[in-house]
Amino acid sequence: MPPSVVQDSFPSTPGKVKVERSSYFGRVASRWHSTASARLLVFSAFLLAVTIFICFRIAANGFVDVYIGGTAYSSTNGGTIRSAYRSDHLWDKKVRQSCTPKRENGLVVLVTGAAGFVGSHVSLALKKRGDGLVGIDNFNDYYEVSLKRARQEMLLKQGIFVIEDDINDAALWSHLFEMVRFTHVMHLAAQAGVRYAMQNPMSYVHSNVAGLVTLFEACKNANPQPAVVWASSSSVYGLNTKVPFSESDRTDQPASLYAATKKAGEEIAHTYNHIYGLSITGLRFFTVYGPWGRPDMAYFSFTRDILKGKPINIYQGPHDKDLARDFTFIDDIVKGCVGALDTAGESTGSGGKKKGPAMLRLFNLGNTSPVTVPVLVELLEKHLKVKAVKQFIKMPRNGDVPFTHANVSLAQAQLAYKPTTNLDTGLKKFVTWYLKYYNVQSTKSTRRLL
Ligand SMILES: O=C(O)[C@H]1O[C@H](OP(=O)(O)OP(=O)(O)OC[C@H]2O[C@@H](n3ccc(=O)[nH]c3=O)[C@H](O)[C@@H]2O)[C@H](O)[C@@H](O)[C@H]1O
Repeated sequence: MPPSVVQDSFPSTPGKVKVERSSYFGRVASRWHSTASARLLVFSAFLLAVTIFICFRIAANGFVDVYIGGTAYSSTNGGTIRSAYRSDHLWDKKVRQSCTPKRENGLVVLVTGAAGFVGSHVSLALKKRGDGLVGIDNFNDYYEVSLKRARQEMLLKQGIFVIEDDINDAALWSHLFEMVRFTHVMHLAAQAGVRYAMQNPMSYVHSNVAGLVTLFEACKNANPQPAVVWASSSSVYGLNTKVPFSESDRTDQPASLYAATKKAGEEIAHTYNHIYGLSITGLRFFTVYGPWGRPDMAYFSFTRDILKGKPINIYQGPHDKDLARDFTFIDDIVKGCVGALDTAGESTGSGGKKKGPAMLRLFNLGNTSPVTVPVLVELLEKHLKVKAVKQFIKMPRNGDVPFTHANVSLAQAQLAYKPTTNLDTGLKKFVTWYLKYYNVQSTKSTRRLL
């Protein structure tokens, strides 16, 4: 045995076994103690370093993210969010593959709300022309989740990966922006629906205000900063009576909380453009409809109820005046979105610092020809070949506006936007999709003919 081991294992003086034994245990105890102290010291130093790092990140960015077992946790100044996504080698690979453009100088786009109505259509259009993109969607149950999953499936078949997470997850953003150099963000995730704001007001604040700020924070911190195109709404015109609605008209009289949060988004966009040099384009969508649409919207829920033989409520304004909307077909909206991405100037900042003035734009994307709700119902009856059971009722005080009508000359001039689908043609396409998707048999026994 080497001397050191002998010395350490046995008492040095025979006959003093007890004393020596106690001294042996004393030495072991003292060594254990000093090892524990050293460990404690190292651990304390580690904790101190982590705390300093977290404080630094919160002070700098307003958020911090921590990874535990592949799952990220975002600590924002307003609370902690458990990331729904789990980053691992396979996940990172799917993101990178999905984001790789298939054409020269193709865009690299992050599409929020990708499993949504407009998001899924825009994603397919970008993929089709060879851009790289990855989607994100929280798959909430505001309307049937199975429809969102079906859209996700459709995107996956085209090689588009949709991350399942909430736009308030700052940890996801920082991870994604470190992984991929996004040229653009197409922000379509939102709490939609005008009347639902009466039931669940905080969901509008969560998605349309807090979520937007979380996203802008990530974009302004990114290096390079992407250009952002995002969905505002025709509802910002609120009680405006000047027709058609132009971008320069007043938008300070929102009639619903939904409209107010979209208007807030436009002001927040101004701030991030002004301070950080983010290039931002807001698109005011006018009642978008079409295949793969939103079941909460009137044209969709009317279709479902007409086919079931259930009565539909047709709202009317003061003096029994019909309500009207500038219904806009999804394919026209997609062209407007892609036009906005293609013409967006680059952001000028980097790493949270502005380097010069950046582009800030707002466009109406409408159809320019409003149609009343009773005419919408007539067209549905025609394409469904079923008579509706109509109940005309006074418009409830729930945030609705009497009419919308877009002036799109600005979008026409700058985005080459030109709507080409009238409501009749668009509804025909919607009905064809609806009957197929829900497997509605077009036989006399299942559909009452007019
Ligand atoms: O452009 C927008 O910014 C918004 O467009 C859409 O809102 P709206 O124009 O209100 O569409 P939608 O609900 O289909 O009601 C259509 C018409 O049917 C009437 N309507 C509605 C329901 C009903 O039961 N009866 C009825 O008459 C109703 O009074 C209205 O006149 C989006 O949902 C919204 O997310 C936002 O994007």
